[in-house]
Amino acid sequence: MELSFIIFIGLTTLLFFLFKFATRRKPKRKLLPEPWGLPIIGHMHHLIGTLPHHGLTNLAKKYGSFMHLQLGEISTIVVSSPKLAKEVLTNYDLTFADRPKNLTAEVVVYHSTDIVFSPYGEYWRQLRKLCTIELLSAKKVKSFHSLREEECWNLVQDIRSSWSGRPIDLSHRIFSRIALIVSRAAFGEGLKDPIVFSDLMRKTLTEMGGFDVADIFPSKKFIHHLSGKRARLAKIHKAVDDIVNKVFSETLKKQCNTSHESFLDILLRVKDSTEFPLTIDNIKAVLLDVFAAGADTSAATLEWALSEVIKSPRVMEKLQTELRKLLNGKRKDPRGRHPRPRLLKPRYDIPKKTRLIINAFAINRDPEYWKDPECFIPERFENNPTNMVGAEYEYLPFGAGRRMCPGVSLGLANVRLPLANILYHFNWKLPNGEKNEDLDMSECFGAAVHRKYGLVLVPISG
Ligand code: HEM
Repeated sequence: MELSFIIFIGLTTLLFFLFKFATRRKPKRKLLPEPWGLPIIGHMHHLIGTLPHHGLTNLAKKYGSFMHLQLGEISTIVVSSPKLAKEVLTNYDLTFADRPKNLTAEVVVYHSTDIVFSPYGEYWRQLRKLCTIELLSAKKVKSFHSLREEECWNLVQDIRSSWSGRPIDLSHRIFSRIALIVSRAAFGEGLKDPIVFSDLMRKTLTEMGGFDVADIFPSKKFIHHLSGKRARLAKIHKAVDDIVNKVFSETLKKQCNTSHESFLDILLRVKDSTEFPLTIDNIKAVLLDVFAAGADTSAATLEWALSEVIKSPRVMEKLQTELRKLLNGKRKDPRGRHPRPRLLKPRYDIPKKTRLIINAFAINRDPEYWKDPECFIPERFENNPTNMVGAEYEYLPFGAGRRMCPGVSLGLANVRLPLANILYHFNWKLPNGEKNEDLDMSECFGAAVHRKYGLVLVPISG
């Protein structure tokens, strides 16, 4: 985004001065507060050089928790308070349940026929129903338990085998292991290199960020080509499609074991049913969601949860003592909690074509609802029945309303077990004698927010 964007801004600013006196527009009636804007790019320059969720949060501090932004061609409303999020997501959920067109989803995700990007309507409803009764049902999530245990055990062995007092890149190990767990749930044993596939999905998610030139000028097709985005996306799509085609042909040759159905087995089984007729491309799109929406989010949540725990020796010691007392030599699935949300996917429309962004990052830190919002205090959830949607919408790690995440149970299960294993079996310290409290928490942006620098730590005996 950066270089092409800076050139683009330079050109538009120049154009602005050239056309400033030639074209005079009548001032528009501003219905909502907004920052000062430039012609063509609107308010986009306010988000340059900052991560979008921080940029939007800073703007909200100045212009309020209900503000308007013109991002290129896109008129956008940004909601940054629990109260307004509740209002919008309960009273106007239907109005906002649609998704805007997204170039990445169009090119990579089979013309947006997945769950995340399909428009609100019958097809989307059918996919959500399929999630509820088949793919992401409690029974199905439970059926993956032994798979999760096996992969967690492999993760522990993997860390043990590299146990030499030297630092290890825990982020890399977490991402690989979550990719394996998700790959086995999605494709059975069919995907030969889950890490490569997962990397492709990560690239896709980075392209999906939604704030680069091609995204804010959806109607200007030449920009999609000039910026190189369309070509990049086509390349990713080809690589993804080749891999998925191989898995499909292998799977179709085999007799499916119905007691251990993967998501692919299930989708092939229901493909021709009259209730859920799906094309092969529809199935591929849904499986990409499982990776894109299911793996990256879980891995990022796990990575941030661990970062917070490690940065706070008090919490780490408390958690480890609890875990070790509770498990007493056994391996089980204890709970961990501190998901790391960001911006919920844009939805539309009031007035027509206006997008809505719920800034969950700002909402989950609203000082009116949270004491010391920037501090990691897991005890704030003790004896407090805050659900995955806070009663006042002050806690939205999985979104809310019709478009809320359908993978909550699977996501939590995929985060909790590895987190517990990593903390149960090992103690952790920072390399080079650095204090745990000094752990760098810089972020970088994709569809999920990741650590900017990998979590490099030294495992010590637990
Ligand atoms: C800790 C892990 C996870 C987190 C934090 C998370 C979070 C979210 C969030 C914030 C949304 C957007 C809701 C909105 O736009 O209002 C979402 C949507 C979605 N998530 Fe998750 N998710 C996780 C795991 C999963 C898993 C494991 C799956 C499936 C295998 C999944 C599938 C989806 C899908 C398909 C959507 C789009 C729903 C729709 O548009 O109808 N997620 N998730």
